[in-house]
Amino acid sequence: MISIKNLNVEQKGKVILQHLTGQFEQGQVHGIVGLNGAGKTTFLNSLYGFIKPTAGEITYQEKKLSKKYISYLETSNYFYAGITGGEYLKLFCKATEKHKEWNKLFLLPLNNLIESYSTGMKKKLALMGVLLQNKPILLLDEPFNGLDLESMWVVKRIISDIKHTKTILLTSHILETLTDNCDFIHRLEHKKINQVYAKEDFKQFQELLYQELHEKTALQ
Ligand SMILES: Nc1ncnc2c1ncn2[C@@H]1O[C@H](COP(=O)(O)OP(=O)(O)OP(=O)(O)O)[C@@H](O)[C@H]1O
Repeated sequence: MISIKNLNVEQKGKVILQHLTGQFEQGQVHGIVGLNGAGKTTFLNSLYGFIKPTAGEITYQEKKLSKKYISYLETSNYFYAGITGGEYLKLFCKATEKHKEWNKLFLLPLNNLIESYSTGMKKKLALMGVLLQNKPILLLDEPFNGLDLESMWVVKRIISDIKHTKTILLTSHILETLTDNCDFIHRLEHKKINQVYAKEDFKQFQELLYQELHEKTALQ
């Protein structure tokens, strides 16, 4: 389990997360939802260690969380120029058999240069890289962004196949991808996790969210 106590994070002197507390159990998929700028990416960056919190404690199995346990799919993916998809995957796992196995689902042209890939294909390649690392914690920042319906289905299947041995945190702006894939939805609001919804509360959460949005966007 990942346990977070009173996390404070600042960016250039601005407080982004404050007194954030939460628990993320293994074997569960945890969705993080929040408006643009709520701090979702900052939160994942802090877990991975890209950002040093100004206060608080992050533990995994009761020890300080280390990035050696984590693979992180960032919102934007960066690739070396002039390499093929297959060469990229070899950076994570030398065994090409493993690549081929995953690629039966993703169907990427692994012998082609990555610069010839579409946005969705690059996202799938990055995701394959994350999966090949075979770490116990997966941080997936907007993994469904840019994916077509079929690929979304594939990712959903993969998440559900591997989740029993992993702790998975993912962000998405598409509510259905959260309700379809997650066991819990953590709402990031007012700089902290303000509310946690279990699967049986998702419908109530959805109704509440739509009501709030309706009120917020009603003409004055
Ligand atoms: N490097 C940075 N320097 C200064 N401010 C930053 C930096 N990174 C993020 N922020 C600020 O932190 C806040 C949270 O940003 P973050 O990207 O974590 O939000 P988010 O919930 O992931 O947003 P989105 O849904 O738009 O991706 C924003 O106000 C943003 O401007």
